[in-house]
Amino acid sequence: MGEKIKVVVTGVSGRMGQMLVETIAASDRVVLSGALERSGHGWIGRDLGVAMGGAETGVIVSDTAPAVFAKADVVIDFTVPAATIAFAAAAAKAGVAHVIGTTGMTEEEIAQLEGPAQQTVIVRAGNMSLGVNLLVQVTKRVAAALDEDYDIEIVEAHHNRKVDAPSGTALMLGEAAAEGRGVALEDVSDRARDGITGARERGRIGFAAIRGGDIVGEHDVMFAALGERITLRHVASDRSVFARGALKAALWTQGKAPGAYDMLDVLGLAEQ
Ligand SMILES: NC(=O)C1=CN([C@@H]2O[C@H](COP(=O)(O)OP(=O)(O)OC[C@H]3O[C@@H](n4cnc5c(N)ncnc54)[C@H](OP(=O)(O)O)[C@@H]3O)[C@@H](O)[C@H]2O)C=CC1
Ligand SMILES: O=C(O)C1=N[C@H](C(=O)O)C[C@H](O)C1
Repeated sequence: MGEKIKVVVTGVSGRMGQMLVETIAASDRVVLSGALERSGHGWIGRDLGVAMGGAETGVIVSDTAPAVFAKADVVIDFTVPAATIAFAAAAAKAGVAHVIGTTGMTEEEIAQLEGPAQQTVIVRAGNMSLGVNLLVQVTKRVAAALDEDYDIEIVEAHHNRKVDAPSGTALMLGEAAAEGRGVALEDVSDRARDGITGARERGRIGFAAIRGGDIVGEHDVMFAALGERITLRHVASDRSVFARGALKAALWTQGKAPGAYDMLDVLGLAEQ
């Protein structure tokens, strides 16, 4: 067994941050070398294990990315768009790979990752699970096989703390459906319906978002026509599926050339 890959987790007190810490602790291929939270957070300066309610780990939670990145091989980042952009610049400067799970980024924010991706490896995906990434490929193929007699609707459900809609996964599935149909998603997407909307327009791709309780993440892609309906569904029942995917991505980055990649690259599902 070679040396362990040194991983930093950002947003370490968050739902995904804590799940990542547990997943890293259970792995014999990676080690947690640093943990970041936003300035002013109550965990800054504390031992991470103790802050999480367990035993000491020797990792002190910090708000200073450059110093923490300097001692790492890869950063795993599930935070908020503004923080992710700042982390991308710092990771590129430090020469460490950056695995991004953060969703809700605008096109302008995504464009700000292009510079850092010229200097380091960036893997970004709205969903790190194998199942969803397979569903992306299947959605593209089904959309390519069916014509516009089949109305495409994407329905997602998440917990009541989620701040962005549609989910990153729903947008990935929408992009795949649009690509399968040979259209640009931005030209055909219907993201809000309220009041007298008029009848559904042929060829549109609709999105609907449900928020409630502790739902981890559920996505349906519906192809509805006269007399029949196909529904492709993914249900995540445990956040560990995203953390394991992120760890797989972190390991995959090692030795790769700088560039912008996604989970299809990591999982070997990208079409040539
Ligand atoms: N790609 C995927 O597979 C998945 C993606 N996600 C996405 O990951 C993101 C996080 O989700 P989740 O863990 O549920 O959200 P949480 O709100 O639980 O966690 C986000 C964490 O980031 C922290 N944070 C905010 N700003 C900074 C900063 N500048 N520096 C360091 N930390 C910061 C927050 O701190 P504070 O709360 O104090 O502000 C919080 O602890 C979301 O965009 C979500 O959609 C989630 C699951 C899977
Ligand atoms: O915020 C979440 O929780 C999740 N976010 C991702 C998304 O926006 O699709 C992935 C997963 O569904 C959980």
